[in-house]
Amino acid sequence: MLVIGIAGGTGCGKTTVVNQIINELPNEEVGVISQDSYYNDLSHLSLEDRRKTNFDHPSSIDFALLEQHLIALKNGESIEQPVYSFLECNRTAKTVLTHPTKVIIVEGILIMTNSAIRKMFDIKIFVHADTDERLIRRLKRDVNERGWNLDETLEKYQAVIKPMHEQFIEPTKEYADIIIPNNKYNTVAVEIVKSIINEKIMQS
Ligand SMILES: Nc1ncnc2c1ncn2[C@@H]1O[C@H](COP(=O)(O)OP(=O)(O)O)[C@@H](O)[C@H]1O
Ligand SMILES: Nc1ccn([C@@H]2O[C@H](COP(=O)(O)O)[C@@H](O)[C@H]2O)c(=O)n1
Repeated sequence: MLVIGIAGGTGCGKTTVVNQIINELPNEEVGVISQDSYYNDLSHLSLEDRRKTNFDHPSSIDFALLEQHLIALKNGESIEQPVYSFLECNRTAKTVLTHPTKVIIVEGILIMTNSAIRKMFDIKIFVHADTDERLIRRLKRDVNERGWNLDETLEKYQAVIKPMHEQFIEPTKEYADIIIPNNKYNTVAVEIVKSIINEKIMQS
């Protein structure tokens, strides 16, 4: 199994890059694991308190469960991947049965901050977009899709997202084997990653 980690700051385009990579590849050969699925279970908190959580700090992630699931997949076992709700700021009661595939892509802002998880990646990719570009994308998404208003998003950006990015996420760029510039759609980089994956699929 080839395990590819894709990190990068919020709004840099990780999900978009993953979708471009897996588009046209056979479903049964490539699986995707999102870090979002592994936010800690916060069922013991009210929605109001959950919305105050720092979701950009490594301690917000259940890395133990993510590691356990990646080990299981590598051992050829299926896993029940939790399903996250951004509106509820919590895991839902649902899970998605995820089968082992020849290639697994793990994506998320914090996935390279954890050394045990990092070691499981055969290829580490960091998607880069400039800070202003990411902020614009993030504002649009939080307001249109994730239940935050403009002021809340801007306050959160200054108080939490930006400092956490500088302290924890940007430094993980140094672990990357490949850095994808993504201020503009980068079809060349996507094609390169696709060809690496195709080679792996053909080999095994
Ligand atoms: N290269 C790009 N140019 C313009 N917009 C982009 C680009 N990549 C992604 N986007 C848009 O930016 C937003 C955030 O992208 P997404 O892939 O969800 O980022 P991430 O998963 O890193 O948070 C989405 O609305 C997406 O369509
Ligand atoms: N309930 C939540 C949980 C996380 N976030 C934000 O998501 C960002 C990471 O996801 P990307 O798709 O942007 O990589 C992270 O910056 C968290 O602040 C949230 O808004 N609500």
